[in-house]
Amino acid sequence: MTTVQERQPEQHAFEADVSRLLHMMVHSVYSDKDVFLRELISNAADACEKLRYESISRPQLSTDGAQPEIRVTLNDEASTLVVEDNGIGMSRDEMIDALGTIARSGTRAFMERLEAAKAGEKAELIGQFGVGFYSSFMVADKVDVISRRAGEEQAWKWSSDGKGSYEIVAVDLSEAPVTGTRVVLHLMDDAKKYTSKWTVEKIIRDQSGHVPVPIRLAEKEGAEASQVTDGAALWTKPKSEISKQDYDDFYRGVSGQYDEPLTNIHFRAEGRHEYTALAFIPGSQPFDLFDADRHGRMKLYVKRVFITDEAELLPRYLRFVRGIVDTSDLPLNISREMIQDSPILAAIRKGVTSRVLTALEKMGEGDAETFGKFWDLFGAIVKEGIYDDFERRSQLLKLSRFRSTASNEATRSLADYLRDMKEGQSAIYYITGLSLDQLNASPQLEGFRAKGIEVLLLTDSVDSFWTTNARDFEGKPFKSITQGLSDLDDIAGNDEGGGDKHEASPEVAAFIDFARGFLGQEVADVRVSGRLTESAVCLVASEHGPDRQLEKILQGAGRLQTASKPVLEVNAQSSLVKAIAAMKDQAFREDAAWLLLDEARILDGDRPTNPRAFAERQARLFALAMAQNT
Ligand SMILES: Nc1ncnc2c1ncn2[C@@H]1O[C@H](COP(=O)(O)OP(=O)(O)OP(=O)(O)O)[C@@H](O)[C@H]1O
Repeated sequence: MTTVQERQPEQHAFEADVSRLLHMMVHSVYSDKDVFLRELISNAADACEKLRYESISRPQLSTDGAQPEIRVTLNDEASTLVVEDNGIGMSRDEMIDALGTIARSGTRAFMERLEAAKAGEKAELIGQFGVGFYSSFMVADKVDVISRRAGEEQAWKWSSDGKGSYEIVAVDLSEAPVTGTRVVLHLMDDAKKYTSKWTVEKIIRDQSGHVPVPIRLAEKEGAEASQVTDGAALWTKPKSEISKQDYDDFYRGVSGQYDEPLTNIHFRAEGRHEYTALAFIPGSQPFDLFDADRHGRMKLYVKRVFITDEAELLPRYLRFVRGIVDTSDLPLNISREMIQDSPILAAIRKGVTSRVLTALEKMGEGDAETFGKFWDLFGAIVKEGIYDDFERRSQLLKLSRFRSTASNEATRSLADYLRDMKEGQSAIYYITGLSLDQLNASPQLEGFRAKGIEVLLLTDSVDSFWTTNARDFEGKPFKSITQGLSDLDDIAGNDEGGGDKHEASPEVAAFIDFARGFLGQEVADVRVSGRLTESAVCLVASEHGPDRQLEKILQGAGRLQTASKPVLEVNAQSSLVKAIAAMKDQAFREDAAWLLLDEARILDGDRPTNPRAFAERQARLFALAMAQNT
């Protein structure tokens, strides 16, 4: 029973982010406002599935055993549209939590993108990703949510005009659903079309046709509701009876993303374990894809009852895959804790992972264009698996595509690379860095370019990691071209020129010894380079030191205090180096050696460690040059 006091409406302000989101939505010129309905229906269906799950352990929650149902009721006169479900419902606190804050992990990232987007792009973003319950305010100037949480003796009403605050008040049980939630939209004048049965029925069929709870529609209050969709689980139907449109619609419903999936993987496993999986590779990146704590989103069903979307049915590096697994091998009352340790689920995980990877492999072989799109969207995530998943490492390497000196697009597979290796070449060469432009300008590439030896250009942060533990591919080791000695001389390349290219003249050798003598604080060694053809100098990591790019990433993340010293390599054939080596003046030679080191740092994307000293040395050399010219 409610007391008089509880019947006093309480005012609450929306969390600042909600106000921002609402403001952006109401003011965006988004023409396709129909999306609000799919969001409300999706919430209603989730609520029904939650009740179905909770009542397995607490049967008393399911009042009179009513079948889950979503009912949409129109009212032309009152200009309202009502979406009602008999699902789990919300308590007062749950309402405050769910309808006053932003709970969805991707929404913040989404908002940032939305704020940065131009007007036209905004509309597209909203259409693609949906913005949940708050999208109601695109069509309604007032929204009431009346809800009774299953098992509770009190019902609550939440109301808002979407302008900064909302109100909560206790209501009589007679005014609320028996259990579940009724969302009443008071439609704006220009949204009256959502009271037309024909319009709303079409939107439901188009957008929510595969929601796993039946949807009924009543033309007006009190009128008999007719069934629009039957809530049958698409995945239980034979593949031959499912059209691409059905699959795409189902994907949209299950994922809450509104792009077109690149492909689906639908199969039934029989034998030791019985389950059906229907998985989709999305056609766009979810906003929180790179969030450290983003989990997989595959939904686990047991005998068509939704159990959880936190069962981690796929490894982390496939966390972009959306869909469901439905099994009859687990008990319905499996607790979420038991799910973690279930050997049956471990077997299912393995099975689904294999099928997804095999489907991707087939796509890579048979449909290069779609695979290219896939790789651009999710390649950086898949490569996390090369580092994490020892068992499937070679399979993942085979799947991977790379940019390289042979192609500016990410189209080269390692098989392509091996096929085009030069005679005498025994390693797969790569270089890691921040951008293609930076890598393409790397002096370390020069010798490889001159010989026509392909080098993989790796620009994702994850590349610096997997290359540390994936030793080889089909017996050929991975080798960084910025580490250790160059073995270019052993490889037959396109330029079969002079053999003594890496021999230093006595003067140059003496200059290198001189530089080594006082650059020792900064570098591990100064030596003749086997990899430069044009630039005078470059930096490389020592043979057993960590990769330089990895070091930079770890330092940037505060996980490494001291960096190891690099090796300064000098191009003994460079005319600049020869000229410097010929100079006798000690002060000049010293300045020149320091400047060469700083130049190598700059070419590597770094800064001189002492910019002031750098500027002074440069000024001295300029002065010298000018004095000689006057
Ligand atoms: N009909 C409903 N019954 C019960 N709870 C609901 C209902 N509608 C909304 N909620 C609650 O409000 C929350 C916010 O809903 P919203 O649509 O904004 O995001 P979401 O549903 O959590 O996200 P997503 O759309 O990605 O699943 C839901 O998570 C749920 O807890």
